[in-house]
Amino acid sequence: MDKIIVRGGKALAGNVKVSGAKNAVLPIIAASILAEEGTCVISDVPGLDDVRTICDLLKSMGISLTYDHEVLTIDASKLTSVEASYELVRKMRASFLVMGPLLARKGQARVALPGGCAIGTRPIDQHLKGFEAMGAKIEIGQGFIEATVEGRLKGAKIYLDIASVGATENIMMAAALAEGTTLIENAAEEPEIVDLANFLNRMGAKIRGAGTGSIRIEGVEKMKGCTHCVIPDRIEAGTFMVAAAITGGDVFVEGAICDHLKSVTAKLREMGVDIEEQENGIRVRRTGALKAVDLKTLPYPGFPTDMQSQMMALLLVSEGTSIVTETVFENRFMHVEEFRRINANIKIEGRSAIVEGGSKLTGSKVAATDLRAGAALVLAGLVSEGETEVSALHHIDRGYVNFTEKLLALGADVERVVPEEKAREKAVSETIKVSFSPNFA
Ligand SMILES: CC(=O)N[C@H]1[C@@H](OP(=O)(O)OP(=O)(O)OC[C@H]2O[C@@H](n3ccc(=O)[nH]c3=O)[C@H](O)[C@@H]2O)O[C@H](CO)[C@@H](O)[C@@H]1O
Ligand SMILES: C=C(OP(=O)(O)O)C(=O)O
Repeated sequence: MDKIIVRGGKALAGNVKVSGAKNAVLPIIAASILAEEGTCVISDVPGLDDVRTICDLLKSMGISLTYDHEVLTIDASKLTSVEASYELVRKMRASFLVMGPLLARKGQARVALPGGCAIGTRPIDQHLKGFEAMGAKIEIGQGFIEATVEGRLKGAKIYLDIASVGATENIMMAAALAEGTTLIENAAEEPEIVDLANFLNRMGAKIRGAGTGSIRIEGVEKMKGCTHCVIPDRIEAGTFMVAAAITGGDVFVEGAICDHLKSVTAKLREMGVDIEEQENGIRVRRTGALKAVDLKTLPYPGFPTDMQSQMMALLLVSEGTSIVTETVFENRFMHVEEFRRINANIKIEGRSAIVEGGSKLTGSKVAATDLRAGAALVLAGLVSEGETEVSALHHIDRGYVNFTEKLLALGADVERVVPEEKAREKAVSETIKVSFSPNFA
């Protein structure tokens, strides 16, 4: 098993470039299923495990894909299957995002039940409610969800009980090819939804209002390929902003979009971190002590749940007591147990964690419990005494491109230890990071 070993004590300095956003590119790749003709050429596609998984899924449906230097080319004209297997959906919940496009284009879809995961039960009732409102029949059995519709889906008014990111995306993709107009109310407003809507509009869809709570989609009869560049990953950017702050460093996070990171920037400033917003990125510096702050995760534009564990790492080295409240997922404090292994003083009370700052963190063996928790443990390791050894790196590889290399370039004392056998395999297929085709093998 791979491990990341971090030796604390180095202040990070320099420039780090943010990769394309995982949470934007996954729905965009799913949306390419809607193109009956032409190819989709998508650039700034991060070479992440999750990207490989969704590409494998599309390939299993007869779609052809090539990936070269972060450009993904997809030809979905020959779509031969409408099934998403358990093996691939189990690896990554976002696989469920193929249901809307398949249903809209083929009138049927059969997708394995995504099930729960470490951060919560994560139901999909809002996705299904949207499809049903558009005329689909849903059946659940033998571990699969099967959706069918006679003819085309019909536009509908859909009020989401929860402003779900995935449900907004799935319904928006389905509605793009439906007959008539769909209105999604209480829609999620995340920047990734705007990026997906821009991509769909380039394919010929007619979507207005993405980025607000009310999205209007006028269905079209046909969609085609297009070119698109994925937005920078605001969570990866936020993670490096915390890396600068926690180590008392000075880092320019290149490509970070200030507008997407307002809630993170505001909290860091409240803690005493110096943030300079520039046109092509954000400079983060910290010289003085950090102040404790309270924070609550909320749907965008509130504080992102995907930054909660990284901020908790930062609060561990602040002065005073902070209260972190998680309102988006019901079980996203798994990292607390791991933080305790490095001497963190955190108490959980219901949906809040009481974080006592100022304990001396001491390196230990810890395991990533989800991808952000993995990153947060590495961040804590940057300021822990001695060596922190982080395992279960498959979580980190889902969502961070070259995480260790990027930290190393900023001066961190960090290394990824790969078992000998795997190192040999890696040497043979060294091109994997820039060019793999068609199944990223
Ligand atoms: C691939 C991707 O983009 N993942 C992001 C997406 O996940 P995802 O799209 O799964 O998150 P949602 O916004 O759907 O989930 C938010 C909350 O709504 C609940 N819910 C959701 C759908 C539904 O039908 N019923 C229901 O009850 C979930 O259990 C959760 O408690 O948004 C999350 C919230 O910002 C992020 O943490 C994830 O990184
Ligand atoms: C929870 C996350 O992703 P996913 O929804 O893909 O599990 C995340 O990116 O932090």
